[in-house]
Amino acid sequence: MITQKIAIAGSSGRMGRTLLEAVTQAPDMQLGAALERIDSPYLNKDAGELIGAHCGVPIVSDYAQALRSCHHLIDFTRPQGTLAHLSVCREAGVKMVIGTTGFSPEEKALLQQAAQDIAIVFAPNMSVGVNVTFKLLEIAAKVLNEGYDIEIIEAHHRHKVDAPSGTALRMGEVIADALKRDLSEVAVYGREGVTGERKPETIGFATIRAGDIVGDHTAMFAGIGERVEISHKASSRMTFAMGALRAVRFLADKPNGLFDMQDVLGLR
Ligand SMILES: NC(=O)C1=CN([C@@H]2O[C@H](COP(=O)(O)OP(=O)(O)OC[C@H]3O[C@@H](n4cnc5c(N)ncnc54)[C@H](OP(=O)(O)O)[C@@H]3O)[C@@H](O)[C@H]2O)C=CC1
Ligand SMILES: O=C(O)C1=N[C@H](C(=O)O)C[C@H](O)C1
Repeated sequence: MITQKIAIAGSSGRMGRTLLEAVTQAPDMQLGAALERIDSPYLNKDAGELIGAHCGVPIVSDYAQALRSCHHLIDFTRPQGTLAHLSVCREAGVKMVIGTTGFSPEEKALLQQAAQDIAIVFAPNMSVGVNVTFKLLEIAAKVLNEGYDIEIIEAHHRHKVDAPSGTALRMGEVIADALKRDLSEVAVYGREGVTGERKPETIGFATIRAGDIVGDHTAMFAGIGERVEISHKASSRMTFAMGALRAVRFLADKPNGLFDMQDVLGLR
């Protein structure tokens, strides 16, 4: 078995800690580096302290230095951070698994460019369940293509900084593509005041931020006399981390290219 050496960006974050647990428990992976920002209070501490188990890997902030000895960087941080790490990975020939959400279209184009040189899996949701849900939405949208109003509702914990979630936006894209609509033309992000009647072709988004909700997503197709709701609810971040590990294994023999979890799971 070839052991993949993994670096984790934002290792003290919610996903960073979950990834530390997942990587240190994986039989085919070794934690090569745990990274944080230069002003992090966790610098130079043993990364294991973040998950209650010594692991002998210190938390460091020099990405270029740390990545020299790693095969992959798993990055669940913020767009600004991920894009800075992308340049370092491209330079060092290190593959990336990117779970960060909230990128602009221009920023996403930078990932595409870097993928000419390195292999990248980039997905707004790494859980198997959500990726199967995307397929279900495609089927539903193709059949419920007239007379059904489409609304996407997502709920997340109080600390989430971007809205709608990356997953909700991807749900919208999947549905819009199936209906041959352009999401940027038909999306309605929240409603307030006298909005007028709903336009039939629109896809609405509603966002809830509350407590410790890990991640709930529902796509509603509401017609006259019936409605279909397709929902996914995550109750543990480990589901995302396990998906990220599957992405690492998928990238092992890929020299370059931009992939998502549909590729990893063979759902394309
Ligand atoms: N694709 C998927 O399956 C999933 C995606 N996500 C996405 O992952 C991202 C992280 O989520 P979560 O773990 O909850 O967030 P947290 O805020 O808990 O953690 C983010 C981590 O990234 C670090 N960070 C933030 N900005 C930068 C930067 N500019 N440069 C370097 N490091 C930075 C933070 O450091 P500091 O504390 O110093 O700011 C922190 O360690 C979000 O975009 C979220 O939407 C989340 C779950 C699943
Ligand atoms: O920030 C989170 O927590 C999550 N973010 C992702 C998103 O924006 O879709 C995925 C998951 O729902 C958790």
